Amino acid sequence: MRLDTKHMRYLTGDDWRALTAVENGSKNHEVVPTPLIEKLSGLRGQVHKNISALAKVGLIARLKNAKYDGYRLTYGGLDYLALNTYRKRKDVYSVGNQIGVGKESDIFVVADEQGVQRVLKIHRLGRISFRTVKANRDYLRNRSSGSWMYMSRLAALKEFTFMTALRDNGFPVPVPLAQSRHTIVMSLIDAFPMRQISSVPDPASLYAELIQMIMRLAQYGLIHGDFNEFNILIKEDTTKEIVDEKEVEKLTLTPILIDFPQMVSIDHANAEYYFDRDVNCIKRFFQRRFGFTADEKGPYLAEAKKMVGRDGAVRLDVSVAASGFSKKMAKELEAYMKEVGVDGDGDPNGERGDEEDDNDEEEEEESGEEEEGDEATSTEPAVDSSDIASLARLQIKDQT
Ligand SMILES: Nc1ncnc2c1ncn2[C@@H]1O[C@H](COP(=O)(O)OP(=O)(O)OP(=O)(O)O)[C@@H](O)[C@H]1O
Repeated sequence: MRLDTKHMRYLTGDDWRALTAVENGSKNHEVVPTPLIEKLSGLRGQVHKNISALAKVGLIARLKNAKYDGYRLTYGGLDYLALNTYRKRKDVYSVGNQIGVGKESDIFVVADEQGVQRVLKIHRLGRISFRTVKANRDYLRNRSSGSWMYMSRLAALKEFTFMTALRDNGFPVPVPLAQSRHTIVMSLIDAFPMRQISSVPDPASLYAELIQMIMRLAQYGLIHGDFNEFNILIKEDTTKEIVDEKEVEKLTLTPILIDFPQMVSIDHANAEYYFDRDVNCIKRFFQRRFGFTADEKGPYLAEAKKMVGRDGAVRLDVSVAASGFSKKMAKELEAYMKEVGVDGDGDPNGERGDEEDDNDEEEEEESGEEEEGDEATSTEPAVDSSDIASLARLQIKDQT
């Protein structure tokens, strides 16, 4: 799903109040009754005008088949509320090109008032599941209709909390800048995903660095759970050195971890499965892509467990629970992801959002609910992001 921000500037203060009222009403109501929107917004009779303005541009949708007349927030509406929060806090000033369509997210380049580019990641859980795992529809139906919105919020909160904890402990991750609802804002990394890189000068040292990162995560009580070429960006830096009185350029490659949807505690019941999968993903990729095979077997979970707490490392699996992403939330998110069949990029049966258009329409058709208001369908780039990734030295594979 794309992000069409062009209606933002035409919304009045009262439209925003009505939209916020629908959001608040959906905490307890699957379909928010019109009188409740009126009450929560404090707008009285004239709220109908605001409601139709919002429905017209697809920020809320009318449900005709419900027992009573009412509205639900669309993903577009939730996007606008998050963007409005960022706008007010001055985290985001303009929205630019879409740079990624993940399985469960959309990624955009945005900019702050000074024109500094950042990344906005919008979590959209449920998009794949509705297309591929029909059997799970009942499970989702029985929950409040906001469940994918709620789960997407949890996913954003999880990502922001872990990114903050990892960053604070010196891990190479983007700088987490802001979080609202189902979205986060982070720094833009000028680098390509490892899956787009066809050769590197020294695969052995890059491999060693990645294995070291897996072990360092273990030191802090964590297993990534989805450690692979999609979730690692390779940053290139050149430095000048004097060798034999001549200046030579030295190339350093730094892996940056950008995504951790399945991060689990090293004490997780399936720790071994996740740990081995992380290690094997990297092994397989290095073998296939760079023709590199490590001499050593492993590492194995038993070795990783010995690392926990070494050199005074704090257990981040424990501390994140205290700093916003609770154990209950972790359980809810994990159960949902399992239920809808999401098991990371390493999942051979998994589909990626960039391989096919998403199919939200199909879900709505089959649900038998007729809704008014079109979803957003076009983007309006405000930021020129053509200079995002410019690598001089590495060979880059086609994006296909
Ligand atoms: N901070 C960032 N800086 C630069 N590019 C980024 C950043 N975050 C994400 N990207 C780009 O967007 C793409 C998708 O990002 P990410 O892996 O976070 O999304 P995702 O929905 O979790 O994807 P998937 O689940 O399919 O791996 C990345 O491959 C990368 O090219």
